Amino acid sequence: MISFDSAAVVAPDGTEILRPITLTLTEPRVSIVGANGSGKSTLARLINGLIEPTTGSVRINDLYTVRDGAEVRKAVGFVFTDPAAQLIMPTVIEDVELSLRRTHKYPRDRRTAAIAALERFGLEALAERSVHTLSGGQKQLLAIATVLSTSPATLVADEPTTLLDLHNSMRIGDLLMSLAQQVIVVTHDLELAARADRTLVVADGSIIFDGDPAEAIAHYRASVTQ
Ligand SMILES: Nc1ncnc2c1ncn2[C@@H]1O[C@H](COP(=O)(O)OP(=O)(O)OP(=O)(O)O)[C@@H](O)[C@H]1O
Repeated sequence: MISFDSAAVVAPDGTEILRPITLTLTEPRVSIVGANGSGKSTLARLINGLIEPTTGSVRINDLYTVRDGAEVRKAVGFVFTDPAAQLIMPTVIEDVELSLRRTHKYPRDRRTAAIAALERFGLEALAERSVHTLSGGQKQLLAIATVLSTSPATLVADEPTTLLDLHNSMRIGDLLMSLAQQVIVVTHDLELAARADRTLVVADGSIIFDGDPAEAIAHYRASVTQ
């Protein structure tokens, strides 16, 4: 369960990036939509402590993102729009192994777990490839496989399909919707957003609609055409 209690983010220059938000997210799939610069990424980053609230608090069950940062980051995996931001090792398998270094102490166990993570997403044939040679879709799948290899309870994905073609965005969308984890997805892909259980519409640092995805998207469309 993710809880925001009057959580607000103010930039160092005093700009209000996110106005105080109080809500609880228990649904398996939550989508977040809204215009560029409305505050979606800031909201998503609050969930795993990448951004700390200036006032108020954010909790994952009993863990506070500020007080319990390390535990929160174990519980909440984060997938970035551009997988290059999180794929840093020379080869595919080394990248997965890097994320397993805390949970698997011995190199042999790490290798076994990394191979299993790649197999789960049909990436095992790419294990020894340089991450730079992968296609955009393969990179995004690998980024998700890497994050999920540590078994976080919650996955936050910030525009995970933005750089992908139709086939790959459908593939990533299907994957996100089929995971056992709670998934919070920030997206401009309204078809993907519509597949959630609950949708938040963000505008100018506030949540202007919170509820049924179809109604939320209609509200978002109406707010754009006004
Ligand atoms: N450190 C900062 N100082 C000042 N303004 C900031 C800072 N960080 C973010 N902002 C501003 O806060 C607003 C919200 O940014 P955020 O990245 O959350 O938007 P977003 O809805 O995810 O946008 P997009 O869809 O374009 O990714 C933007 O106007 C951004 O420029």
